[in-house]
Parts: sequence; C-alpha cells; structure tokens
Amino acid sequence: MSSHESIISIRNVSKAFGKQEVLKDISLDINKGEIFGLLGPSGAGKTTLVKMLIGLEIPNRGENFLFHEKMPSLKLIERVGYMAQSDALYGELTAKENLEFFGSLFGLKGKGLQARIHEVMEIVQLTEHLNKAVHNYSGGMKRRLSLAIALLHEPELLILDEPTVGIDPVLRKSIWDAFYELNAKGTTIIVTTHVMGEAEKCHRLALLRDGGLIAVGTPDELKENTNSSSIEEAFLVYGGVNA
Ligand SMILES: Nc1ncnc2c1ncn2[C@@H]1O[C@H](COP(=O)(O)OP(=O)(O)OP(=O)(O)O)[C@@H](O)[C@H]1O
Repeated sequence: MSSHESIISIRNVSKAFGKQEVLKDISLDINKGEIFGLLGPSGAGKTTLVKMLIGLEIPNRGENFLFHEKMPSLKLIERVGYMAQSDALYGELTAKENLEFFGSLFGLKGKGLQARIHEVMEIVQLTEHLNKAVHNYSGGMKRRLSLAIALLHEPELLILDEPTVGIDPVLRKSIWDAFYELNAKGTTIIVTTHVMGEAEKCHRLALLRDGGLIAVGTPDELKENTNSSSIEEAFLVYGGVNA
C-alpha cells in the first residue's frame, strides 16, 4: 500500500522538559499508505513524538513536517484523526451526542453526519450503545468511542496513541481488521504501542528507547537483522541487552 511519498518528515528533532531530554536527535520519514508503529516501553517518548507530529509539542531542536508543511500548522488538522492516550469525552452526554459535537467541529452535519456516525459505531462495535451516556461506558468502550471520533471525518492520516489498551483480544483483532480495511482504502495509520504482538501487525516499525530511535524497519527486517525470532528479542538486541 505504501507509495514511498513521505507525508511525515522528522529532521534531527530533540525535545526536553526541563533538564530531562525526552526525544534525542530523531530523524524519520513515514510514507503515505503505511501502517507505521512506534514501539517502546513506557516513558520512551512515544506520546511526545506523536504530539509533535501534529504540532501539539514543539521541538527544542530540529524540525518536523506534515504533508510537506512545517509544523506546527493549524490548517492541516482536518486531514488528521488523532486519538490521544486519555479519552477526551463528555461523560454526561451520550455517545451519539459526543459524535455529533465532534462531527460539527469538522463541519459535518445533517444526514451525512448521521450516516457517518452509524458507520464508525459499526466499526468499533458500539452501535447498540449509541444512546447510552458515556459515564456508563467501560474503559474499553471509551477507547473504542474515541477511536470512532477519530475516524468520523474520514481523515487521510490517523494517529492513534495506544488505541487498543484495555480492549480484549477478540475486539482488538476486529479493530485491527478495521485498520487494514481503512488502510486498503488509502488511509495512512500511525500507532504507538508497547505490545509486541501489535507491533508485528505494522508494515514498518520504529523502536524507541529512552528518547532515542534505536532501529527502523519492517518487522521481518528487524528480526532478520538481529537473528531474532520475535520483535521482543530484536528490541533487546538493538537496545544492547543480550536476549
Ligand atoms: N509535559 C511534560 N512535562 C514534563 N515531562 C513530560 C511531559 N510530557 C512527558 N514528559 C516526560 O517525558 C517522558 C516521555 O513521556 P511520553 O509520554 O512521551 O512516553 P511514552 O513512551 O508515550 O510512555 P507511555 O507508553 O507510558 O505513554 C516521560 O519521562 C514523561 O514523564
């Protein structure tokens, strides 16, 4: 699916919070049509990096581009669906009302919006809970609703920060099936994860540790280059730890 047209370009980016350097001289290109995974342990800098991609964090050094435009730039936001790690939902409102609110922010309305609401709720398998107040949703249901919101305006780029945390394996599989379907229609997808099995599902991966990029490649390349039988083992080898 990947076209080798770079839609994200990160050039020697570093970021510090106070004295803590959270991203260290990262350079990376992500191509149109990829399912690209950012894999790393908790605190590695994944969230900081994805926020930077869409202009929510600004680097101290280096620069990053989205659709060839230097970030931060507000005008690109409609082309991106972003699902943050913590759910930004209105608990008092029903799922439908949440979707209507976020849809209206993207200029969706009327029958088109209602049809789209039904489509995205089908994808995340929440249709029967459409009229339930969100404070009655479980953690996994909230994650799925957040995903539905990110999909609502049919963005060409989806950036998903740990999209399947708290979601059971059966539903996780069906959500990944939905990612592949969207990807087949041309959507580029970036996911952060610390789940190795999930990383295997990506076309390409960047391994992050302590704010540094330790390797980039397809899951097979990463395993072959390190003589590893799993991504977990490859990660340890790249990280300088004997597997
Ligand atoms: N706004 C901030 N102010 C200060 N420190 C921050 C801020 N945001 C992140 N950090 C620190 O930066 C480091 C990287 O955090 P980040 O959330 O990017 O990691 P992560 O790989 O996404 O981790 P997780 O998988 O746990 O979400 C952590 O040590 C975190 O405490």
